[in-house]
Amino acid sequence: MKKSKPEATAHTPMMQQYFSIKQQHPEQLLFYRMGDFYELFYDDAKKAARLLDITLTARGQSGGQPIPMAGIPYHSAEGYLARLVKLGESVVICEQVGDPATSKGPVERQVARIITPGTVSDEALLDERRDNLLAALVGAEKGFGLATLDINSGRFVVMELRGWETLLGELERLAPAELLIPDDWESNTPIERRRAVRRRAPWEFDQDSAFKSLTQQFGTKDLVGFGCNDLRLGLGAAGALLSYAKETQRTALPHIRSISHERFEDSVIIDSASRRNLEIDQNLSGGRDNTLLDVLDYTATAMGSRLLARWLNRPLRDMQVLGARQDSISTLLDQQFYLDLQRQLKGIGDIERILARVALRSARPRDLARLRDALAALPALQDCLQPVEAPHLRALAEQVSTYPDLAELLANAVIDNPPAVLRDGGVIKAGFDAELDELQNISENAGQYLIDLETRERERTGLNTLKVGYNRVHGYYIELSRSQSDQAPVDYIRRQTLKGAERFITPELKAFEDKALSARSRALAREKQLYDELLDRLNEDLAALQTSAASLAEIDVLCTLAERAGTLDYCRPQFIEGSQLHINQGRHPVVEQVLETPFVANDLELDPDTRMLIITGPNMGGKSTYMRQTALITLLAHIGSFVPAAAVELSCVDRIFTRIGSSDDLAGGRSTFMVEMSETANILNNATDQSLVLMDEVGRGTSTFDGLSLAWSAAEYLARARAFTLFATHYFELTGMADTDPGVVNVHLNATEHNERIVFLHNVQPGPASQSYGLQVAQLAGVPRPVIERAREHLAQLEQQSLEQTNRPVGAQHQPFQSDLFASAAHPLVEHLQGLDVDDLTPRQALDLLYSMKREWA
Ligand SMILES: Nc1ncnc2c1ncn2[C@@H]1O[C@H](COP(=O)(O)OP(=O)(O)OP(=O)(O)O)[C@@H](O)[C@H]1O
Repeated sequence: MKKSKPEATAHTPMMQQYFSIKQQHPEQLLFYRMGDFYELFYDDAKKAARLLDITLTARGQSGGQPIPMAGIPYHSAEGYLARLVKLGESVVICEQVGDPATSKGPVERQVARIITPGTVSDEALLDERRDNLLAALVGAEKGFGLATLDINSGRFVVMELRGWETLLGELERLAPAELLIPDDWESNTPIERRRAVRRRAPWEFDQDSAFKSLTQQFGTKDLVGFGCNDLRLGLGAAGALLSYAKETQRTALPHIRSISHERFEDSVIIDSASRRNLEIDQNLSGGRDNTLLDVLDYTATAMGSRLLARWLNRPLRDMQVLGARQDSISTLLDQQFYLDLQRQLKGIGDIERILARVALRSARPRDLARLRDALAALPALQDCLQPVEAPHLRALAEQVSTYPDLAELLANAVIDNPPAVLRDGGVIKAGFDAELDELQNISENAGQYLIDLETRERERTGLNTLKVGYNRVHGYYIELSRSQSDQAPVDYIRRQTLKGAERFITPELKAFEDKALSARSRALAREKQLYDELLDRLNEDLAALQTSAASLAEIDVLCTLAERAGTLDYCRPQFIEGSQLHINQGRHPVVEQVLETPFVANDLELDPDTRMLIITGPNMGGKSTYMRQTALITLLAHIGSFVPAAAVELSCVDRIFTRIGSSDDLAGGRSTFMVEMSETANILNNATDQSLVLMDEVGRGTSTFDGLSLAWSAAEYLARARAFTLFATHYFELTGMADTDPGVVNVHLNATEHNERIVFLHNVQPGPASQSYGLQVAQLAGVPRPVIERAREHLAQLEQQSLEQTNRPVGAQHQPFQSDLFASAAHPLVEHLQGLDVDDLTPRQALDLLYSMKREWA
């Protein structure tokens, strides 16, 4: 007879069971339930011990070897799970499903759920103000399909994109918690560096099976209604997502009822670097303080907060949508409707996520209590919406609806403050269900019954030592002292003999015991059943409830934007045709909040004739602030919000680009200058005549001549591309562009000197700056006096040399240092640059050319 494998037989039966489950989940951490603990073994144990800083020990031996083990108490598992999920890990929860008392061999165990970073739905594991997205990606450079699913709302989105840069920008925008890619994807792509990337079998991304599983999920014949029928890569990604969601949730996903196709060109595109620079929802240190979202987010509900973040991260180009939002904000603001509405919305809470848990059947008792309170608040909220006439708000109000039946059901069913979990019961209100009431009466009234019984039996027997009691092993009993035990009536059945007493049971007491002991477990079972029925009932109205939640979230955001507009004195921007950007008295929404002194508002005028501002002025003068405020005002206008200015007229933009600040990408192996140039290349490659471009001190990361040449050619290129460009620079030479190109205008931030100290006026004035004030600013920053003195000497020397070389008449004493590279028409580099037909060169080629020319002439 063939021998079975030694490994299989060598292990204990329990470890054999463990291995058979672990085999199905090689890449996830397996939490294996053992009584009151989850235990992890072997490599899982080592990994968990390292990640969670818990003790690594050994649990006996199996297969002749000690088993490395780490354990987590069942009751405190949530905190550990939260940490693992944050670290990008997935955890398989394997529970005991058999009864240990009756099991032969190890208790039967089953995987109850799989918790992964992109599919968690437990409230404790989620950040309430951030969407938690699962994403899937397929394709290659020429075309990618990208799908995202928010399991906590059912929001399912698909898109198709081209090029790595675009893809990475989208991934940065969406920040998925977990990303699925096909197993056969080439390695070493920028994707690999991300956290929680899961490789899945390539067939999971198959488009035909995706089509089938999606139509099955939505109960439709095709995907025409979702505008997705003709997508190919996108559908592959969506199909992979859906199957992963099903695999991890192990339950139906009734809240995923549709998919929407987001077109790249429908939104204002902001690449990842620009997004970071503008500090939309994350500051440069990764926090939320002093971001645009931080200033705006006065939402009453967490779902509103998340929606606002989504809006800010995907500004739109659809004028109808933006107009409807503006009208809504106007109405809410003008008549102060937002005040009452916000108060009512506070009572609504995060029903979006609660409903998702209802759909996933993981809703906790407190979820139902909060849903009950939310539904109870709807009629008063509808009253507040009644007088609001803006059509968009009316439509939202209709979708919010009210649910009197459900409100009443939950009010009758769930106690006021239910416990966190259903496990120990005590969730369903008395009076809701007669059977449950009776069962609860039995267990609760047991004490009184026993007292009554004792009195009755004493009277009947006349025995004064008679006592009724209970012990865990023998159950209920009637006890008589040894001296009286022989007088026990005939119906007393001996149960236990003690030293000084005898214990008896009677048929009546036995019957009571059976009833009382089973009553508690039956009450629990009954509660569980009633709870399930409540979930069933809520699921019947799930679609409508989800629509209501979405509308409430939007009303919340519109109220917030109205409140902010009123409190912070924002104006309604006017969208106009053509190519225009007129800002009257614009302010920086974040800087104005943090300044202790008043913010100096500034105007900005760009139109088809004036497309580029060269912005000069001292360090600290306010150049970056002026540029960023322009971008933020434009962005806010494109989410339909009011903006920090006295008046704004603008045309729709297609992209906002920024090249601001210096940061290196050491992890990505790119130096500061390399980062700067890649960002510049991206802008030059993609800016159109509808784009807004901010360039802040391009070229300063290299030698003066290289930097100046690059800045100059980049500015010229952008001027030709006719993008609206704000170009801040300390290269004074660039101000000369205004002399030759009528579309280029000089402005400067002004400052003045007072008692030898520089005073920044932060006022934007026409014309170039006349002074650079670099040394004064350095002095202000605390650079030691001797260094400043020495710098003055160097400066004087440099200015002298410069003058001697060019024989120029001596200018103002503080004339900034000017390189004369471009002043000399005879310089071969300049001639070459002027001869370039930039249209025939990609910017990357232009940069390469510059480098090669530089080498040649070095
Ligand atoms: N319009 C304004 N009103 C009031 N204060 C302002 C204004 N603009 C800028 N500031 C203040 O000046 C500081 C410096 O501004 P900013 O960084 O825009 O200067 P900058 O000209 O870009 O400087 P650098 O050339 O050194 O980068 C800001 O942090 C802010 O405190």
